[in-house]
Amino acid sequence: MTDPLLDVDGVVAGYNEVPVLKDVDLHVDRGEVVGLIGPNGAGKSTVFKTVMGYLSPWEGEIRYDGERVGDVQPSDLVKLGIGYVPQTQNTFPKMDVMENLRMGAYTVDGSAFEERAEDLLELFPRLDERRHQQVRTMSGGEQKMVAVARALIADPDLVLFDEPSAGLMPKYVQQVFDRIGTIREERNLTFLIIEQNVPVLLENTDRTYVLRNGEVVGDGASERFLEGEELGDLYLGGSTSA
Ligand SMILES: Nc1ncnc2c1ncn2[C@@H]1O[C@H](COP(=O)(O)OP(=O)(O)OP(=O)(O)O)[C@@H](O)[C@H]1O
Repeated sequence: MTDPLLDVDGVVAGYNEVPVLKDVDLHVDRGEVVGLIGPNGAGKSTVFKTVMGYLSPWEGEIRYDGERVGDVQPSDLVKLGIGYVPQTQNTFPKMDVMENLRMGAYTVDGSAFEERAEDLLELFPRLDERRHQQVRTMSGGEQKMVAVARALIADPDLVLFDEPSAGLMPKYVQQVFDRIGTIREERNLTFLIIEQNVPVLLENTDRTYVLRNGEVVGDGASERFLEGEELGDLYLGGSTSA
């Protein structure tokens, strides 16, 4: 059996001595698109911040591609192949599209940048047409694409995406997930996605973890959660695993 691409093993972490993640176990295999859901304040974004090295695990281990990365700096994790699309402040709004891509490409040398950017913009035709538009003047959906493209320019294998639907009109949410699907197929990328829009998440992921109060209380094929009352029970207090 091969190692998971990302393995979060018994992680305890938090802020200012207050534990938020109490014992988090989750893994993502190469090529999977995995969801992370749970009530507000469950600790979902904290999982991402811990994986990305903004917080250090107090206990437990995080392994990326078999290597322990619990104390690796965020910029070095980008070099190792992890891309991160935070929920907010994920673009430089006063800069144009190309400048945003350059900011995301600090691990890429100058000559490779041009080629990488051209290649990437083929995936995002709307950005391609707006290369020199200031990001703050773009639509919410276009801005979200800039944030994704900025993470992809460093050529990650794994992308942590915190709430694709945040701030987007519902009609654009499926478009963002469609784009994730295309990127996954064309680039063989692996995704871990936090999302409040649970039905859309379940329709667009292979597996899902449910986090409540800093612990994984359920996981399984996303399809399985689409019907029945299991999810409601998990949000409210139950616990299952498949
Ligand atoms: N920088 C911080 N300092 C102190 N506490 C924090 C900080 N960031 C988050 N928290 C606390 O950690 C807990 C988990 O927050 P987190 O943002 O990880 O939850 P979440 O599941 O992503 O929530 P939401 O769905 O509302 O975005 C919350 O109680 C929150 O108040």
